[in-house]
Amino acid sequence: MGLLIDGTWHDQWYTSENGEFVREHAQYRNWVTADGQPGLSGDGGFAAESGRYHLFVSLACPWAHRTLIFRLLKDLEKHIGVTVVDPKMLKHGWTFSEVSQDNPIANIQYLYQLYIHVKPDYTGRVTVPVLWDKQRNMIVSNESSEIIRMFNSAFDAITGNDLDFYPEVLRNEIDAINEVVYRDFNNGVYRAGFATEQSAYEKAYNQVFARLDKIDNILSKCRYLAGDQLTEADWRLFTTLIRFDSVYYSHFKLNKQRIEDYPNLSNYLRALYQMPGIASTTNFGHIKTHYYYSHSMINPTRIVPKGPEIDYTRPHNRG
Ligand SMILES: N[C@@H](CCC(=O)N[C@@H](CS)C(=O)NCC(=O)O)C(=O)O
Repeated sequence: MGLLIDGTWHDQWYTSENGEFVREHAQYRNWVTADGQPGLSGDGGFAAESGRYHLFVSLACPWAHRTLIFRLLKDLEKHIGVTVVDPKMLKHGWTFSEVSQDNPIANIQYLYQLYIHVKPDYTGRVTVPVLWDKQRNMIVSNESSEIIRMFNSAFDAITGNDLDFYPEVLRNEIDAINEVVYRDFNNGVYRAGFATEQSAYEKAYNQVFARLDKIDNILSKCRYLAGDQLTEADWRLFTTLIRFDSVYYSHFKLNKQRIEDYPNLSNYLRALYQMPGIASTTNFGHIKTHYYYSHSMINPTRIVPKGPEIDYTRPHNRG
């Protein structure tokens, strides 16, 4: 695990402020749009086209998982290729274990090489997901929350799929849910797991479980987070929920209770998992191997636990 400083790779763990993990902002923020006009940030010139864009993901990563789910839900699999990195993120960071024919750049072994291909003096962390433009040979975006918005609508004319997970009328509500779910849960689990001081860990732990209690309560009254309709907010929650009992509960010391122990959340999680295709985007082998093996600072023996044995395909009560 490491980062690039002026284009040179350094193998180094996260730095923290008062024992608190602080996530770096993504640096590539261009948008693919239907007609190539600029999006909410960055430059224009990234028109939606079949076969032009490629995703680099880790199947372990909850942020990358969002993009795979949207690629599936929006019928983009034929139009956007994928390269999956090795689950073990070791001293060179994310690594390509096999040479994939789909990989748009020949002969690269490490994800950081893609970052310096675009910007030889890049400084920052090298993260997945990455949305790559094969035509212009550059990174469009490395921010998952924006990649899923692009996937939600930019390619609709190509795919004919106009399912909308960010509908105009629910946008304010979805944005408000995303903000607190990101702060307390999606990123909260990392703030607990990567804390290097007791107080930072306990603060994050309390936030995680307070948020889970609130969400479980919402789900006792509503089918989905924003009401009756399945939205982006649910998928953003899902990718952290599905990793919780296998990894965050033990590896990140979030052991107050499991998602399985929440009456509404556990059923909701199974309902989402059982939606067509979603199980195929979820790889518990990569998830467990990545966290337990790569974070030797947290788990120096690198032993990957065998359990838990949870059957996410068993029935749920969510209609
Ligand atoms: N803001 C980014 C965060 C992505 C991110 O942090 N990905 C993790 C994997 S789960 C990563 O690649 N970490 C490598 C590192 O920080 O060195 C997004 O949501 O796309």
